[in-house]
Amino acid sequence: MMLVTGANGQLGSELRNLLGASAVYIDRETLDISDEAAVRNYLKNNCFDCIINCAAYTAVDRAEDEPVQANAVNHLGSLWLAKYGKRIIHISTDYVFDGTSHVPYHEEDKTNPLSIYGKTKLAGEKAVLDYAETAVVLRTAWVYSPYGNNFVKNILRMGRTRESLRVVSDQIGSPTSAGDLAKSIIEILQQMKTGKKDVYHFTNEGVCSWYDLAVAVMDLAGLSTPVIPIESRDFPTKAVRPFYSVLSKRKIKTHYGLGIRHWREALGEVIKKINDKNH
Ligand SMILES: NC(=O)C1=CN([C@@H]2O[C@H](COP(=O)(O)OP(=O)(O)OC[C@H]3O[C@@H](n4cnc5c(N)ncnc54)[C@H](OP(=O)(O)O)[C@@H]3O)[C@@H](O)[C@H]2O)C=CC1
Ligand SMILES: Cc1cn([C@H]2C[C@H](O)[C@@H](COP(=O)(O)OP(=O)(O)O[C@H]3O[C@@H](C)C(=O)[C@@H](O)[C@H]3O)O2)c(=O)[nH]c1=O
Repeated sequence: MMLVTGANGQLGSELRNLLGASAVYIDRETLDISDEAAVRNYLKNNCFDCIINCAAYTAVDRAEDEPVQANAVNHLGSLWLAKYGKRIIHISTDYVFDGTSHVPYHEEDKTNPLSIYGKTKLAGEKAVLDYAETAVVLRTAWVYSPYGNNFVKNILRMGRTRESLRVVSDQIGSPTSAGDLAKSIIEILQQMKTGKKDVYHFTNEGVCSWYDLAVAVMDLAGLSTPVIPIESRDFPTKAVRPFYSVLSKRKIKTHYGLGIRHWREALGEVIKKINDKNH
């Protein structure tokens, strides 16, 4: 039996769709992962083959004002799960990199997070690798889905209500469907080797800017709201984001034999699901 934390979030919801009755799904109400005693007791009383840790503090800008809270979840929560759970798939982020590269980041490349969110996620990765007996740390990026809060849903909403949108075109990355990410996790689960601890990257194929992504969202949703490309300095945010955070997927494709589709194909499918849900 698997344990999925953060079960009501984007990735947790997609995992529930795929894993069904073969996992137990918990959110903060059942178990606050930042509470060491609660995690220890819960994992002492319930035995799981593997924990898939999708719980996280993901509000990137708010984390700048709440570093303690973000650290409690992203760093310490991950540590407790790894320490008391032993076998874990832990999700991390492209924001552990500073974005100064011009070629896709490999797993062993130097990290240098620019934001509190990125720093606390990096601390979580390290804790998982230190404390778990068996671990896969899976970094991903720019995740969206029909569930929860994400850039794609925000852009869709704004596209329907505003006359035009302004979106940064100087931050480059790879959008990732939470559903495709969930499928890659199932593949990893089936092949995980006891006693091994390793880091992998997974996103959908292809690269784009947030502006390109917003344009694609409008296009695929059949909306004609103009999207205006702007520079990051014209869209000030509390947290600094990397200008370039493309992740190389060579390792996960080689080790796990994954086939990964282009972000635009995945996006079309998700936008259709979001529209079907709204009608
Ligand atoms: N979203 C993205 O673009 C990206 C996400 N990631 C990583 O992928 C993983 C999944 O992200 P995603 O599904 O988008 O995240 P979501 O924000 O959609 O879901 C996270 C879930 O974690 C729960 N949670 C927060 N704090 C706690 C806590 N103390 N104890 C238990 N549960 C808690 C939240 O519950 P509540 O709603 O009650 O707060 C929420 O349901 C995370 O590790 C994230 O860092 C990586 C790259 C990109
Ligand atoms: C909504 C909006 C955002 N932006 C900019 C702000 C920012 O620089 C960029 C991305 O916007 P967001 O703040 O929605 O996305 P952000 O919260 O930074 O997304 C990140 O979330 C965390 C959890 C991750 O791990 C990352 O991989 C990444 O997905 O787009 C615009 O230019 N115009 C807009 O209308």
